Formats: sequence, structure tokens, C-alpha cells
Amino acid sequence: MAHGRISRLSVHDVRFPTSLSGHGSDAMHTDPDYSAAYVIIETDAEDGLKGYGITFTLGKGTEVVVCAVNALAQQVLHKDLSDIVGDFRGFYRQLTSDGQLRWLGPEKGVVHLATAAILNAVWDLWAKQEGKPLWKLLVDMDPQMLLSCIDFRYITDVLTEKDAYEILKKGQLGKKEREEQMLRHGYPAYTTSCAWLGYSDSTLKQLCAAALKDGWTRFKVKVGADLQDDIRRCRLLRDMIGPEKTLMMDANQCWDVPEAVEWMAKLAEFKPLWIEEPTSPDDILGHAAISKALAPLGIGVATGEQCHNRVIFKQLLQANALQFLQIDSCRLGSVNENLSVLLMAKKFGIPVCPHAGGVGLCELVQHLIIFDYISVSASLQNRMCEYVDHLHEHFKYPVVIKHASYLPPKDAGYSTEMKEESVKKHQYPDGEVWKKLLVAQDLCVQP
Ligand SMILES: C[C@H](O)[C@@H](O)[C@@H](O)[C@H](O)C(=O)O
Ligand SMILES: [Mg+2]
Repeated sequence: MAHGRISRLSVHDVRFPTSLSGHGSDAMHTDPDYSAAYVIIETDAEDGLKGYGITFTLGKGTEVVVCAVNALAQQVLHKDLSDIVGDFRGFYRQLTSDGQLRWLGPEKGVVHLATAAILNAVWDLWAKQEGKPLWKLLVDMDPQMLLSCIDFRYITDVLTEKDAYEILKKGQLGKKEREEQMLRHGYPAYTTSCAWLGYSDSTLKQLCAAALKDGWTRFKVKVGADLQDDIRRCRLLRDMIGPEKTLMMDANQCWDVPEAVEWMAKLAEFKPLWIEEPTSPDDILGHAAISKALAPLGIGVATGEQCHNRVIFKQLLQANALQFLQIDSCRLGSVNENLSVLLMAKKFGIPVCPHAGGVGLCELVQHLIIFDYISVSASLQNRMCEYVDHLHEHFKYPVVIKHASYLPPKDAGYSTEMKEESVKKHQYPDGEVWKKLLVAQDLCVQP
């Protein structure tokens, strides 16, 4: 049973200097420092359990998200955890409807990232108090209770609570077998970390060879900055992995709509399964036009990592604008909003392939997709979860990958907790790592 009154919320600006080695780089984010606004909530309960939550950011933006978390903190402080989760829909609504702060969103941008960080911490705490990993808390939850966590406002034209109930009811069939299957084999994954845009050809080759040796069969490559580079890199990868293995491409929003179609026609010979974020994440009809134009080439469109909220996902689905839906554990309003998107995707028959390219995103989103398979989609067809091989060593309960699949986490919680030492070292700007880097930068700019 959820218990304790929330007595403290603290938030830290934690940054990793990944840009120094090109990790995470793409056509639009050329110097990403993988970062997180890291929230810790404490209660007055005697068990001493804490909830940890993150949202993913890239360096400079983190301090802005930290401010937004502090602005929202009043909504959480002094509340009983049992009241929050007992009416989670109401609490979600309250947090996203603050009469003054909602002007900054609503339900998008910095305030929504802050909402995600806070709610991720709440879910972590709840799962810890129940003594279960988050995926298992969701799998074991009664469908009515699960639905009571979702705010259906703005989506009832495509998914009513009754529709959602039917989906979850159906999902009960064969659930036990699917859970056993997950525990035995895990959830299939693909890797992005061989082919960031800033990597040299020799790094790409070396990482791809190592990944093949480790049993990876699905690979994603960054494209979009320079066509000739793309052709060379895609050829290199396709030659290494052979014709049967799966290749995906990711442009991170760099093209106009016609440009996306033309560019992809030139990369079609490398047989990508999808092109991810070909254009602005807000351009629903643009994604639909690209989907239509690329369908004859056998290339699907994937998007979602910068999709603001359930409303945009709803419209992407309504407009046939995507063939692969990429949920993100830290951009949407935590588990609550992601549940609604998983259910909408099921209703439209669109496979969910979560986004996880960032710090901590693999740790979190694995819970959601494992739940999705066991209780909602009941299918692995055309589905896989992204994996990036960075920064797991900073987490107390890092992901476990075996045979290119995510093994379901066993520890209680949402796998969000970072090692204390890592947080201390990487806090910006006072952590040891940043102190050194900032001093070095200063020395460089001084005449
Ligand atoms: C800046 C980041 O690394 C992105 O490039 C990354 O999230 C990427 O889009 C992905 O799909 O993993
Ligand atoms: Mg991407």
C-alpha cells in the first residue's frame, strides 16, 4: 500500500560531457551533453524509501527544467502518496493544469519535461513501496486501477475509457505466458550506438564489428547532414551487416517535406526499415505526406521522441502519419500519459518502438514496453526497443541486455536511481567533472 506524506523534493542538474567524444550526435544536435534534471522525493514514512525521477535534456537546457521542477514542487509537497496514486488521474490533471504555469505549455515543452521528472519519481516511489519493478506493478494492476491513472481529456474522440478497458481486458488473455516469455528471453532491442553522426568511419566500423559479434541484428544510423556522407556510411554499414539484418535511419528533423522524400529516395538502396524524424516533430500532415511518398519504396516513418503529448500522437495516428510509434519515458507526462499512447497505438494497430537515445532512457522505457507486450500489444511483430550503450554505469539498477534483448528488471522501482557518487561528480557546475572542464575551457579562451 502506498503510504507516507511527501516531505521533501530536491532537484539536481546532472550533466555528462558526451559531446567531447561525439556520443549521441546527430544532424541537429551536433554537441549533445547527455543530461538530466534529477528529482528526489522523500516522505515522512519510516521505511526511508525515496523516489527518483529524471527527465532527459541536453546540457544548457537542464537549468531551465530545474527551475520548472521547483515551480511545480508545491503541487506535490505535503501530499500523501496514497492520495496521489488513489486518484492519479486527478493528480495528473492538477499538475498539468496549474492556472499560471500551464501558460508555458500546456502539456509541452519545459513544464511538461518537469512534470515527467516529478511523476517519474512518484512512480518509482510507488513501485518501491509495493516491492515490485514498475513493469510488474503495471502488469499486476487491475485494469480499472490502470485506467484511473490516465487523463483521457482530448483523446476520447479516438479512445474512450470503455475502449481502453476492452483492450486491457483482452490483454489479460495469455498474460502469464507472455510474462514468462519476457523473463526468459527479454524484449528485442536494436542499437544506435555504432553510428552517431560525429563518429568517424573507422569508429563506426569498429563498433559495428563488435556489435555483430555481440549478437546485434538491428542497427540505426544517423543521416541528414550531407548526402554523400550518408551514402558512404550507409553502404559501409549495409555491407558489414549483410542484406538480412535490419537497418533504420534517423534524420532528427533536419529536412523540409519534399527534401525528406528526395533524400530518402537516394538512400532507399540501403533498404532502411524506417526513416525517423524526417521533418519537424509538429508537422503531422508533413509526416503523412512523407509516409505516403515513401510507402512504395518500402520505407516507413517513425517519430515520437520530441512529440509533445498524447494529442499529437493521436493526430499522427489519425492522419496515417507514422508506421512506427516511438514513445519516450521522459518527454510525455510519465507513465500516466504513456499508458494512453500505448492504448491508442494498440487501437490503431501501429507498433510501438520506444525511443531510448539519452541518459537513463533505456533504464526507464524498458519497463513500459515490457508492460505493453504483456498486457496491451501481445505482439513482437515489427517491434523493438532502442538501446544505446552509454552511461549505464551511473545507475544503481542498470539495464541488463542479453542476446540483444532487454531482460526485465528485477529490482523494485522504475530503475531511475543514479549512484550518489555519479550525481555528485556530474552536477553542473560544481561537480568535480565540470569544475575541471570549465577551468580548462577558461584557460583556452584567456589570451
Ligand atoms: C541527441 C540524441 O542523442 C538523439 O540523437 C537521440 O535521442 C536519437 O534521436 C535517437 O533516436 O536515439
Ligand atoms: Mg531519434
